[in-house]
Amino acid sequence: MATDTYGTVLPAEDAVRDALATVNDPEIHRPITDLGMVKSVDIGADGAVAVTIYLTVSGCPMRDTITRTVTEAVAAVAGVTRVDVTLDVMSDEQRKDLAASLRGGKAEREVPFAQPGSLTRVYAVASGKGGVGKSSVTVNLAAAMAADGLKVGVVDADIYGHSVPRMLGVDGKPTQVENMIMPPSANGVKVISIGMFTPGNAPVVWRGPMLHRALQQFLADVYWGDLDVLLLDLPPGTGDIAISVAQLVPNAEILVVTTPQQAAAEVAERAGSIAVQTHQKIVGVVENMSGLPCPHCDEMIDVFGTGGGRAVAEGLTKTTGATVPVLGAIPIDVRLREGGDEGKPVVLSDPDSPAGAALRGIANKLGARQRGLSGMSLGITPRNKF
Ligand SMILES: Nc1ncnc2c1ncn2[C@@H]1O[C@H](COP(=O)(O)OP(=O)(O)OP(=O)(O)O)[C@@H](O)[C@H]1O
Repeated sequence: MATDTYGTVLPAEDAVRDALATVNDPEIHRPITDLGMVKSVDIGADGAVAVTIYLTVSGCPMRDTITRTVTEAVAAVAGVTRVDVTLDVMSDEQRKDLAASLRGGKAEREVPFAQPGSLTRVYAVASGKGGVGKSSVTVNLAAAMAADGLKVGVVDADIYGHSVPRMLGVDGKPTQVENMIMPPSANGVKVISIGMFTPGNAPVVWRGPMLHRALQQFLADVYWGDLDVLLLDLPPGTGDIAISVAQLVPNAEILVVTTPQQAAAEVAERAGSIAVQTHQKIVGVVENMSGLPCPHCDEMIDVFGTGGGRAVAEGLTKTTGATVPVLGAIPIDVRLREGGDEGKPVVLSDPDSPAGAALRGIANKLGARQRGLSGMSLGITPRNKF
């Protein structure tokens, strides 16, 4: 053990590096030591430690977080009297190396979730009409699954109403390492949204090919890491994006959101039945805004009628020939709306409220399903016993 002339224990460089290995990059979620972000470690005779960290890009929005977490980790090492963190920026060469290692040596432009070995379950959340609560359902399912310990990502592909970042409390912008996009995260959910790439609140007026390209980028160029579940919030209706999803991630399963209203249910069924043409599986139907509990007597007031979820599930079962279940019904709940406005999903802020409990129940069903081994070749050939 190194000591100074007065016999005081000096911090060991190995111990400082071990401490640095506990610091994750806040966007990539991997140790900074694995990412080549530690440029140097110098230990002074007085126990002061100077650490220089490479940021992936200059002006990195995470610079303060990185400085703080590095300081805290190193300060906890025995013998450290002071920590000085200096920030540097990676060279183009270093960034290229990092992007290549994150891609795991794979070629660019591959959608990892569409690869035969992918274990990520992909759910495309669709609705017929707008405003039925598709985004609210998406963010709450994502937050509930993340709270259950799953690794979850959300692609907000709802070009007209990209509200996912606000509803999840994500206010960061994605940073870019070479041509890899680092998704910001909140409440344990990684998020990428079309709204993050448009100035201010400008409407997105992209059409087919542009949208396809954007979605492909979101799926292939974003560093998602190893996800258990990826949720795609689609725009309402049966538009181009649904076709693009089918082409880019054919194994994505469709989750249909409807209200109990018959008119809404008919449109939702139409949106769901696109799965027949694209040969995708419909995982189930979620009925949202299923009655309002009377604040005085708890009796249910059927604001939007009843039976929409069941009607859609039965209709889709008939059209697809496969059983499509109703996965749950979520009542109207002011707390759900407030949670969305405040960036705190109701499954976290009020998990036992009727809406919170219903959403957690659905998340449980979707999260508990086996990681996507179905349809995968196990690479073994059955042999006769003898
Ligand atoms: N169960 C519910 N109880 C109370 N408010 C709800 C409920 N579900 C959704 N809302 C509210 O209804 C509004 C519309 O919901 P949301 O944005 O999730 O719908 P959407 O189907 O994604 O809409 P679009 O696709 O048009 O963007 C939001 O203000 C949301 O907070």
